[in-house]
Amino acid sequence: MNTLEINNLQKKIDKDFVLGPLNTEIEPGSVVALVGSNGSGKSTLFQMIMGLVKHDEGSIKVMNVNAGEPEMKKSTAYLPQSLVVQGKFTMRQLADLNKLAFADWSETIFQEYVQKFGIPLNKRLDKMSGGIQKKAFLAIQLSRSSSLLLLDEPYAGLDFAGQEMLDEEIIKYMERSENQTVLFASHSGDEIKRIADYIWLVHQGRHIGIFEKDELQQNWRRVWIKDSLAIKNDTPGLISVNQADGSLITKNNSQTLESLKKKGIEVLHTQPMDLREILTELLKKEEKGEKLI
Ligand SMILES: Nc1ncnc2c1ncn2[C@@H]1O[C@H](COP(=O)(O)OP(=O)(O)OP(=O)(O)O)[C@@H](O)[C@H]1O
Repeated sequence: MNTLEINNLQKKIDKDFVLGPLNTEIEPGSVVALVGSNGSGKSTLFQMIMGLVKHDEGSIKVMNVNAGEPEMKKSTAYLPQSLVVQGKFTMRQLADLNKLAFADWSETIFQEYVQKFGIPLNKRLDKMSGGIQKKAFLAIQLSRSSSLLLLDEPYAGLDFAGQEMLDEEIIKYMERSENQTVLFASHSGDEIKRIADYIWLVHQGRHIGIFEKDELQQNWRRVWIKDSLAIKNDTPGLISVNQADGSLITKNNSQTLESLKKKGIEVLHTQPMDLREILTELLKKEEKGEKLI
């Protein structure tokens, strides 16, 4: 059974922006980074998964249960991007509310996080710094035994130590059982590189694809050639050619090199690409309307 299944999901946000159609299947045991430019609909998608925002068409299922249903909320923990809503509570009050709402609440785990993250229990959340607030809400979400953890830009605003802690906590969350899944929105190539298995790329509300991170890093290369004018558009794996510096970008290094060799085109040098560069190239392709998969 998939952890998350989204079929033909659509939501009209305003007259200029329709989110979707989005389709995806996320298997248990994966850490997936949701990546897309500002305003692509990532936060709205999280809210729709939680049933906080209604979708117009299609379906969202978490472990076969429809979005927003009580059973689904029990299995899913969610850290929103904006934390202001519950700001008037103290950490202790918010923890007590969660303790009442969720039978799987663990006070022992919660106390461990309070110590570890250094969160004051009796201070109002909206009086805490942004980073401490984020740690507080993370502590609340991690104190339950959910199977799906939705994190909307969890690293934003965390100091270096906090980022390292969050890496560790995501790894520990995944180790709780083989059915754990994390979906997190991010704009940082470094975080994605450190922690994600898959990258779910969206652009202006549209689904571009789900890519295996290691596969992208292994197969994408920048290649400098002696005669870049000889490169034909049908070269296998070719993404783009930069005539100015005589290089090309390929999404399938071995196929491209084999084809260049057959055609007698001399390769001067190849270089691995940074994940951020790869994702930027994928987005550029999408903007030009050129399909990649
Ligand atoms: N409360 C709201 N009312 C009206 N429109 C909204 C609301 N929240 C978001 N939108 C619109 O929905 C679209 C998607 O916004 P959303 O916040 O989901 O994108 P995002 O990918 O999370 O962006 P970012 O990376 O900047 O956080 C945008 O066009 C935004 O203007």
